[in-house]
Amino acid sequence: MKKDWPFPHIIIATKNKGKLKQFADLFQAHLQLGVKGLDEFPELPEIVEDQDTFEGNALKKAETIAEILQVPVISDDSGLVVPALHGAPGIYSARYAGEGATDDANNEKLLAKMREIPDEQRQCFYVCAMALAVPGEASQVVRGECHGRIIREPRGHEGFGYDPLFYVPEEGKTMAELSNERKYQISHRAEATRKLIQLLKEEYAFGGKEEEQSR
Ligand SMILES: O=P(O)(O)OP(=O)(O)OP(=O)(O)OC[C@H]1O[C@@H](n2cnc3c(O)ncnc32)[C@H](O)[C@@H]1O
Ligand SMILES: [Mg+2]
Repeated sequence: MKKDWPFPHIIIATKNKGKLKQFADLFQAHLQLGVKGLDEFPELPEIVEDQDTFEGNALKKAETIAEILQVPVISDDSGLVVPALHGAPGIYSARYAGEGATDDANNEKLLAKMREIPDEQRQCFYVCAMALAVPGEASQVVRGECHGRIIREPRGHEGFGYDPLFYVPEEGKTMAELSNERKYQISHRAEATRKLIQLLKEEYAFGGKEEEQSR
């Protein structure tokens, strides 16, 4: 028996409009559920991402906001992992070249660190940990990954972050050479979002078609 879902909205713990739009489309299509971004809650405190895993940071963000607002919250934490660099930049991906670093500065640092690393050891993957916190219930977290290789010079202008250096062998392109639509089908964030929607559908009865099927 599925649990009732008494909330009209779910909050996505991001101020990034691109991320919010992707979530809004998917949640509307699969669950008939509206989403709100953090822009609508300017009074919330800044939440420091100080945990030592992607999952820990995602859970901290979701749980802190759900506790304050008493509504369900989804948050994600993501980054790039390079095994040949012992997992760097990892949870420090956004600030690899220092606090407030630009994407270009982060990419330059990554290339410099990998200059001596031979082609066959340049594997990498993006991680997205996505957490769901519902007031009064145990939190849950899922993980999506997307695997590729770090090339030696940037290619392409789409996307953001490490995309110009992230080569996807199956596509024959870097992430920054893929359209946003294609990136969104194969990305770590897409995989995590699909898993989270699956989990929500299994546990809760939402409005519309979902509700009829579960009663
Ligand atoms: O936490 P919010 O406010 O959502 O925004 P953020 O900039 O911290 O964003 P993330 O935690 O999702 O990502 C951390 C860093 O990891 C890198 N990254 C994550 N996902 C990426 C992607 O899809 N393409 C390229 N780089 C990505 C990029 O350098 C990001 O700054
Ligand atoms: Mg982050």
